[in-house]
Amino acid sequence: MLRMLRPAMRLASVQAAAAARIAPRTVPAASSLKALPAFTSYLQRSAGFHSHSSAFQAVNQEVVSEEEIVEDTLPTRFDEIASLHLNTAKAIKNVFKYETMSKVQSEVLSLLPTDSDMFVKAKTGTGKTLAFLIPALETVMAKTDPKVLRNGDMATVMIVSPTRELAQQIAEEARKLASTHRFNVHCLVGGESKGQQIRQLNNKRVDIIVGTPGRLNDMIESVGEFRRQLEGVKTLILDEADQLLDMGFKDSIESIVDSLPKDRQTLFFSATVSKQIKSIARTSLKPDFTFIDTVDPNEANTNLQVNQSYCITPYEQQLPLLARIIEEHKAQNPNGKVMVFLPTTRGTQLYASLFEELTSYRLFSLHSKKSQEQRTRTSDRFRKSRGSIMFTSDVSARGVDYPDVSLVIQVGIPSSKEQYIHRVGRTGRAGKTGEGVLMITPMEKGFLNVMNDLPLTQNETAKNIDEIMQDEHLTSRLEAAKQAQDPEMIRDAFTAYLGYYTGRTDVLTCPKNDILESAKEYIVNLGADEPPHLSDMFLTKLGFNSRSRSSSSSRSRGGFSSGGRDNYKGGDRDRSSSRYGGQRGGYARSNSRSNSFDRNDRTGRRDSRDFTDKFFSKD
Ligand SMILES: Nc1ncnc2c1ncn2[C@@H]1O[C@H](COP(=O)(O)OP(=O)(O)OP(=O)(O)O)[C@@H](O)[C@H]1O
Repeated sequence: MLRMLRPAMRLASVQAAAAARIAPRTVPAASSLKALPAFTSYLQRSAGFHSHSSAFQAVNQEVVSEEEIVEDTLPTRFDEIASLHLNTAKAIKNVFKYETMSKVQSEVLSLLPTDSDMFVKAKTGTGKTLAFLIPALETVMAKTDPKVLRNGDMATVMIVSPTRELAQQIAEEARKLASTHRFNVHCLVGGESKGQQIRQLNNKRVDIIVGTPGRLNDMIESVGEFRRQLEGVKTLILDEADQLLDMGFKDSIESIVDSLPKDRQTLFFSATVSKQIKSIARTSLKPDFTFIDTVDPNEANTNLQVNQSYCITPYEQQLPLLARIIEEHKAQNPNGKVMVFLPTTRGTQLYASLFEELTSYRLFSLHSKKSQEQRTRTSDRFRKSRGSIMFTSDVSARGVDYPDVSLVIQVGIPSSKEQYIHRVGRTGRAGKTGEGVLMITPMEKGFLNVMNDLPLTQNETAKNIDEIMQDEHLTSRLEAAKQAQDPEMIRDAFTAYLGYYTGRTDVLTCPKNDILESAKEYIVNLGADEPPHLSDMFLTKLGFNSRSRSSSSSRSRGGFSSGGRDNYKGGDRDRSSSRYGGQRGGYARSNSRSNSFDRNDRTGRRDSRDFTDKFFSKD
């Protein structure tokens, strides 16, 4: 039903909608954006951030359908949400200093006051955190006994996050928003002293709990007082709901849900929606939940202001190309940060170590082999730094908000298309521009089949690969960097590589023994004199049959060295990686299913009854 609209708002929205319609759908180079105000406004809108000035910049008047008007006449300013609690409004204005809302924020907050359950899908970096924190606090203020609020000895909000980094980041945002209410936020994540967390729960106010599933469950099972505190929870939020399930937290989530009062509001937030999440939503959300999808079904699930490209090169060319891409980007964006994602922890360590030798830029590396203290410190330093580079595994793939990341490079195929989307979402946040590059080898090109609805073009720098390979300054520095690497680290990266890629045969269209060949090329081009020895038992464990082995060893460069070691322990994907283990085989299929879900649904909010069938359709 069409909302009552003030005439000025209606005109602005018609103009804004017109701007969106006349704008081209391809992304121009960042440098040309300044010259195109209407286009820039379109990009900001596509990124999910409203811009008042942009809405009025567009002059083309067009007849816009009622449906478009409804979407565009949602409130755009926080002060239009009349029901907001005074303290919440104060925090937004004075602490965050925000005036306008992002698209997902206006979609969600325009429903206030409400305590209904919601499933919200919005692109990465579009302000989902505040979009769930604000309604949660509003529900708490409306539904909690004032005496309980005064005493502060019962938790009222529980937020579950897949990774420690994200939990800490959400806790920071929650502290800012709750500061005017004088509520306290506890962040319960693994890797930190449980005893200290319990002491703080006993000694300080308890209002908002943010945590990772493992530590939350541990506390629920072992701390009776914590179980009592949870009896006050009014709102449960699952952030990055998709990833929580991808990481195998289904059982943990179910037991967290069981320990909370039945009479509560539940909010699911995610940038992607998989089949698994639909199934858990069915059991955890009330049947009349509200579904909000802010992603236009005709639009890619990545931010349009991020220029995305791919390159397919053999390993011999990949490292020089990576160095050149970073170099060229840094020349144009000296203060922009670069994030380089690798599929395995060992690979992350090796690439970071190589680039330590190669560049003078400030370098960071982040992966699960670091202690929690080191991870937090690295994460903080990278956040505050300027113009630095981070080599990282998927611990940084989702939800983490590092300001000013201008380039995201993914070396090797990610664990899924969803993971690609989340990784590339570390740039182009809050409506800013950014660049994403996917670097793969011929063995991996089958992955592009599942990416064909994303706007990837061929990488421009890669077109100069012959010239890059002739760059003696670059290649000699690279050789020196390779020589400086610890042979054991290289061997570890090799076995991790095999563990990762043998689990990805669903998406690799090449014969399996190409993986073995490719692993050897990989390692030789990262500095190994020759590929490590692999025993028959080890190869059998990875599923290489004797025929493929003999053909691959006859083709191997220099053969296997003796005296090597098999240290494969099932790959070293970080826990945060998705679809590892039992689910790996289902990648391509489950992806295409979620695509069809994306395509079939219309953008915008709907009452769940209208589309529950489609949402939960058995596909
Ligand atoms: N209304 C707003 N105005 C300006 N900036 C905002 C607003 N809301 C959020 N931001 C900023 O936008 C950035 C992205 O926000 P946030 O991390 O909540 O996005 P997200 O959608 O949760 O991203 P992801 O999917 O990666 O988790 C943050 O730096 C945040 O501070």
